[in-house]
Amino acid sequence: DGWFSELSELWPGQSMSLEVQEILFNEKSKYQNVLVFKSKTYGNVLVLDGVIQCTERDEFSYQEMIAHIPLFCHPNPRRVLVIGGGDGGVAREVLKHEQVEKVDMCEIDEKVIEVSKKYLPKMACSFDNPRLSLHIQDGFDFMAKHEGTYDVIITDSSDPIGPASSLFEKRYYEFMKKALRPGGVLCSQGECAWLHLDLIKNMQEFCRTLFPTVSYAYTTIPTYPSGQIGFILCSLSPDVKFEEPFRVLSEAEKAKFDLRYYNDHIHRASFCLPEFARKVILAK
Ligand SMILES: NCCCN[C@H]1CC[C@H](NCCCN)CC1
Repeated sequence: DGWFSELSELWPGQSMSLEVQEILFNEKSKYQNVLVFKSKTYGNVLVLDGVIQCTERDEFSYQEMIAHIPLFCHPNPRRVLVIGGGDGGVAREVLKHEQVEKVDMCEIDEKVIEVSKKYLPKMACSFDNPRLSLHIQDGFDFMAKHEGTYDVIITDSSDPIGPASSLFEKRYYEFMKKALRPGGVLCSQGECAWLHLDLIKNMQEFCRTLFPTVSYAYTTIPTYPSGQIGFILCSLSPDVKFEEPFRVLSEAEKAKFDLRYYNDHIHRASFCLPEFARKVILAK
């Protein structure tokens, strides 16, 4: 067997490698190369255009944090939109919130959903949930037809190279702003301070021209470059304090959520940034 190494111009001079046990799928979709392999120690791994999207062993960190940070910051999230997220992990987490009446999910690449159902069953477990409505289409078009509809919008994207690059631009945030209801909250995959501090700074700056409350949090995750990934949080409400969860689960509720990463302590801690990042990202 061999090794898979994640090489990208987005993280020059470094590479994360995983030992491969078996290649399970490797084809070009309409948009990108889709690879799934069984790794020696991280379970099945989904790779798009050579970039690791998720592994069975550590996906819970990213999927729980990108979903529960915004959802626990909203008083009563009933309508949720997920842009991207074709592996199904984010939808799985969102649907744990019983007050969520409907999740719309816009994934542009049907092949990702297909391979996730087959090779990532613990992530793709919610596609038949009656509260989930799946749309194989571009998020911009979908949002243009759903103004003032969502309490929470989660953008579970790949990176600003290839099909997802437009999701890192101001125009996309203008579309999300229109699609939110009053008091709405959004959370987007926000890259890594060790690798993309300038991109994060630029995004925080244009978000501040659109939203009264903007913040940044991050989680630790072994298989993303530099071992962590961040989240950009915006709210239409000036009163939201993202770093303090608005709602905290009781012990009984916690049991039902079956969480392995998210809790209210890590929620608060995830907004604490090291000085090199804080002074750039949170500088007004
Ligand atoms: N549902 C999870 C898959 C999409 N999110 C991933 C976030 C990280 C990204 N590379 C990390 C880039 C370096 N910060 C790949 C997609």
